[in-house]
Amino acid sequence: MSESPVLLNKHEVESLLGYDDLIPRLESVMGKFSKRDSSEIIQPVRSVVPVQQYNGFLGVMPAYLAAEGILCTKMVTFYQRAEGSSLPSTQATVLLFHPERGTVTAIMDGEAITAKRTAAVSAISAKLFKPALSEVLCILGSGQQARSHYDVFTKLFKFKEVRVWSRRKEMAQQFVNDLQDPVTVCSSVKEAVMGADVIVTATGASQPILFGKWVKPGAHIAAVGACRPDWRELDDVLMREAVVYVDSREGATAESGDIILSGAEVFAELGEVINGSFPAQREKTTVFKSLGMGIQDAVSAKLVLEKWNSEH
Ligand SMILES: NC(=O)C1=CN([C@@H]2O[C@H](COP(=O)(O)OP(=O)(O)OC[C@H]3O[C@@H](n4cnc5c(N)ncnc54)[C@H](O)[C@@H]3O)[C@@H](O)[C@H]2O)C=CC1
Ligand SMILES: O=C(O)C1=NCCCC1
Repeated sequence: MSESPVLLNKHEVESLLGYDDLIPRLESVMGKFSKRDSSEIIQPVRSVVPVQQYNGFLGVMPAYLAAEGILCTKMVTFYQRAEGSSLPSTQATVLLFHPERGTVTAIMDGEAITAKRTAAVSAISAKLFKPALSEVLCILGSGQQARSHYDVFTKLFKFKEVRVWSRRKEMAQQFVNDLQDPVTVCSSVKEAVMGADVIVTATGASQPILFGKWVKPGAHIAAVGACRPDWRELDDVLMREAVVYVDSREGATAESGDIILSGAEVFAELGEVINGSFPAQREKTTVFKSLGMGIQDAVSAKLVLEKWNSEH
């Protein structure tokens, strides 16, 4: 009889998954992915089932990493919620399988994984693309991704000022109240982004909220929201003037409204820069368009299970 899978809830996953271990694994897997060696990594573009009636979708994100012995899938829902809803917009579960036997070895919460791995990948983009002198960080949005991005960006980099904007100012104020360090609450996107060196867009917007005319030349934008082909966070001017990097070319071409609708050219994948096959154009305005990938969930879940095993 096969063993029962390990079951891990959000709190357990959160405490087992640390950025110091996660970041190098993400760098390594993103680099490997960009080599497109199917004997190493198989990761189809996410399957998406729209649930239009309720403004949501279900995404299924499988991945197989042969050398690491990881077979994994995440199931994730994203629902555009009314402000202040008690339900999270992004909810997820991750399953790990024994690659040889096909047996499920672990079932774990995917909300913490999604929050941390997305922020960690954005931080990797910032490490490569942000201007050499980066003093001002601006975060647009005040939800789960905004918080994980705040945590890892302020852990890895030193900023003189951090600003936050949210659709409702009281949500931005609430975000700031939960933090130890001072953060400026801004009343408009324009006020928040003017002069910022690093901008994170982590909203549920489906129309552009960030306009190129406001962005300081040379700034780096980690664009995390707008993950449907007809959703936007960034305007055409910004998309066309910036050097655009993505996590996966296939994912970006299938899912990113900012890329598809602006007609912007993708310069390189993050993994291609990590591998040294494309340069990091730090001196230019750069956009990292993130859609999220199954391989990121897979290495995160494996790390969580390893930590759990080492403690039990
Ligand atoms: N790239 C990736 O790997 C991932 C991307 N996402 C995306 O990141 C975004 C944020 O996700 P969560 O933080 O989980 O959601 P959340 O619901 O916790 O936060 C969303 C934030 O966006 C704001 N917002 C919602 N609609 C807006 C609009 N029309 N205009 C301006 N602001 C608006 C809300 O006020 C809130 O501050 C979503 O678009 C989600 O799809 C989520 C997970 C992974
Ligand atoms: O990568 C993910 O996980 C997600 N990406 C886009 C929005 C839903 C979750």
